Amino acid sequence: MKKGKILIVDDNEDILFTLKMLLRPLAEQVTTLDDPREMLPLLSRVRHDVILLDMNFRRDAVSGREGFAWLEEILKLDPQAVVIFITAYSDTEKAVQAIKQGATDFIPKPWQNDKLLATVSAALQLSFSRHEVKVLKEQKKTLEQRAEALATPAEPTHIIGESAAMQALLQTVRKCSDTDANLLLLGENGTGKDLLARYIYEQSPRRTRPYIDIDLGSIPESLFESELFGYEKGAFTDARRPKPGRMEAATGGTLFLNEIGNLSLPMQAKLLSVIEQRRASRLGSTAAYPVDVRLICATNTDLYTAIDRREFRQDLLYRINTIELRLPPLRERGDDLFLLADFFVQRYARKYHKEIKGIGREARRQLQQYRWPGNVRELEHAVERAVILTSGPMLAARDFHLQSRLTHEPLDEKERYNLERIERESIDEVLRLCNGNITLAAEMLGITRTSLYRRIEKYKL
Ligand SMILES: Nc1ncnc2c1ncn2[C@@H]1O[C@H](COP(=O)(O)OP(=O)(O)OP(=O)(O)O)[C@@H](O)[C@H]1O
Repeated sequence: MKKGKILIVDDNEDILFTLKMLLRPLAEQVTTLDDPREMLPLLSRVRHDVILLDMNFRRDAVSGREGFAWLEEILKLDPQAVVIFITAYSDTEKAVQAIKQGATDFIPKPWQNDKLLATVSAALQLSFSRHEVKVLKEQKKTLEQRAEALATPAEPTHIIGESAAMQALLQTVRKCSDTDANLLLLGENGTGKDLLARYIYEQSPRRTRPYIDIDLGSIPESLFESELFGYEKGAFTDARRPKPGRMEAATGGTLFLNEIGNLSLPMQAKLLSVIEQRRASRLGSTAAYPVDVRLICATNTDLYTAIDRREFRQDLLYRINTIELRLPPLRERGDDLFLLADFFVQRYARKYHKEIKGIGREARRQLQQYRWPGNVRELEHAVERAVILTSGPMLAARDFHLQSRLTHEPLDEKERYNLERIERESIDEVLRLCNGNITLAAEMLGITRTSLYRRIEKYKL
């Protein structure tokens, strides 16, 4: 049976000692206090599953008033608290009043051991299920927030990729789609690791359970632990209320840890032990919750080099990389570049209410020439910008502003001194500087407007 944390508050040391011994079999931890004033500071730091509270503290006090006042304070702190009253002056009236005020049960002194154990055991069960409901509610809230953040009802993830490299990758994905194997996605920035993780989740048997992601590259290292594992109230100064971590929120589902290479060594050790023991605990709590998640991790760093440099644990790598999937950079995907570009043109033409037929020939040539260090994300942004800037039905080369980026790339000798290239780039640059004003541009280039028009036509600018 699951054990819990029990707190006993009574001014009689003998009672504290006897109860502590008696309740040991039910408890993960029994704490005793003979002064009720110490109770609230303790409870605000550590959650207890059941609190046994004396009703009268001052000698000869029989009204129970003190006990009721403390009960009120406890419930103010945690409305879900499970409190059992202990009193030597048992009478039905007080029992009823105590329950009405929010106590869970009532133990008369002297007690019968078996009855006391049964009462505390039932109280523990109640506490566990209240806590579980609370966690589920928080989990639901996290999921609702995610759904809201996504704004539109989630459409199935679509991965564009007809190239041999992408088809090989998707074939491996299909092979492991029925499994729970931990996956490691490798690839440069913007190659679609995030998208692939979601796609794999949608194909997996866990698709009806939560999908929770966490980008370890965008949250400060000091917050990793609390984000991942959650915390109890009072675990640190700002922890005013308990919060489940993403690991807990992902129970039964899939957890996507992006930029796993950013995890500090102490956090790597913690993650490793959670994966091995399949249990985790919130900060400020010793109670562990079971971990049932499918892990998908991603990184754009070379973890093997990080292992050599002792920056990444090899044992953790072997736990997370049951299957490694490598996303090829965009420059190795051949004509996928155009499939993706056309897809983004449609998406952004719709978004910005523009009638755009497609991408012009020279623009296509430049898109193909460029190396796309930022991969699909860079292409998407370039297309979005072009859709916004263009004034015609076809996206032209100058709408993409690729010339200046292309010139920053090393060119071979032949290309570097090619007059046509230099002319095309100069015209493109000047047109941009003059915001497309032909008269001004012609003046700057030292040619007539007619010659400029001819060259614009020639270079499909
Ligand atoms: N094959 C693809 N088909 C359609 N869209 C794609 C594809 N690959 C990437 N994208 C789009 O490109 C953008 C960048 O992809 P994503 O965020 O998944 O890359 P990433 O590898 O996770 O990047 P980072 O390394 O920066 O985390 C997203 O908008 C994504 O939808």
